Amino acid sequence: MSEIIKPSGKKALLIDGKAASAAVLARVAAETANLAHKPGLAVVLVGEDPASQVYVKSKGKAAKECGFHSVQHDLPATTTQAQLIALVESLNADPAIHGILVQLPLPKGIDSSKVLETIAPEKDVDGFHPVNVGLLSAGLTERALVPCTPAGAMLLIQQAAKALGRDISGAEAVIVGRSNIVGKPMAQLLLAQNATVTVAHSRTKDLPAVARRADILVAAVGRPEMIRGDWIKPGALVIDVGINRVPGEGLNAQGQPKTRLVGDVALQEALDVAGAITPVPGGVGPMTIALLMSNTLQAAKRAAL
Ligand SMILES: NC(=O)C1=CN([C@@H]2O[C@H](COP(=O)(O)OP(=O)(O)OC[C@H]3O[C@@H](n4cnc5c(N)ncnc54)[C@H](OP(=O)(O)O)[C@@H]3O)[C@@H](O)[C@H]2O)C=CC1
Ligand SMILES: Nc1nc(=O)c2c([nH]1)NC[C@@H]1CN(c3ccc(C(=O)N[C@@H](CCC(=O)O)C(=O)O)cc3)C=[N+]21
Repeated sequence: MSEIIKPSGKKALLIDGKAASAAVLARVAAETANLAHKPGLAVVLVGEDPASQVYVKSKGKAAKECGFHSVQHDLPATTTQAQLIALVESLNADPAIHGILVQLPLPKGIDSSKVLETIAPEKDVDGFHPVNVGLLSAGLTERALVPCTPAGAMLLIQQAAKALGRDISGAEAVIVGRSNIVGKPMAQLLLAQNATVTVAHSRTKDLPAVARRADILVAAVGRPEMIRGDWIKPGALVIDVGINRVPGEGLNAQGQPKTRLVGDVALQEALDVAGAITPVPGGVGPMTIALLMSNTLQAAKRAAL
């Protein structure tokens, strides 16, 4: 699997999330071709957030490439919580659908935890339902559906550790961010691999010093390039989950100022210090999509048992 680890021209190696995700998608497509019934994925998008529209489109495209039955429900921003819950209940009852994803964030006025708790746990391919959260924290991962972003990040950590000849077991792992969708499940996955895990957040004292302890540093904050080169232990494995759109240079075809994507880590500085790092774009983002397909396949296989 070391073909996903590439030189950067600087000290650190680059971890190629696009190549790693292509390998996951190829495996999912090959397994799907041997199934009697196609896995079915339903993606629900409420409102017109442009970033959400981009992600939902790439999810639909990946589902088709895997040979899935793929449906998308686009609802107006004025949709009520009761209407959204009714749609989720109809998808729960639909035997052609094995995975349900309700794109976040939801419009104001809709309680997302109420909606997520309506999804049947065995169809919850995001892994956000309390049943799946509980199974993961109890270490019962063979029965859980694990959230796609941390699961994808964990695969990159395992492949990079192997390529670098490092053990995850006993390593110091620091996760910056404690959200339910990234930081907390990432901590559970690293703990399950016997890392010594620290979860840092906005109240953490002397964050640079805490980060510098990490053999494995995971950034999931949502603050562009907050983590600087001198926060990184020399040789560390750095996983940048952040996706931040910032002003770029020049104007686009519509005459609007261009934007570009950056992570939570200052990549150019980190490349002089880290042992290996995931870039943004092209790191964890593509893995999220691939693991969504992998979770949907898993849900479909369990439904067929
Ligand atoms: N690649 C992918 O597929 C995905 C990428 N993302 C990206 O990952 C990033 C994090 O997402 P998400 O977890 O949903 O974000 P949240 O906003 O839910 O959580 C952010 C976390 O960062 C902490 N934090 C905020 N500011 C600081 C600070 N100055 N110092 C230390 N900690 C801080 C917060 O602490 P506190 O709890 O104390 O407020 C919180 O725990 C975002 O950039 C998002 O776009 C998210 C999902 C998927
Ligand atoms: N229910 C739900 N589940 C999610 O998993 C979920 C969600 N809601 N809401 C939003 C976040 C964010 N997210 C990303 C997925 C792919 C990329 C991705 O493919 N990024 C590309 C770049 C894409 C671009 O150019 O914009 C990359 O990093 O290379 C990023 C972010 C999933 N999320």
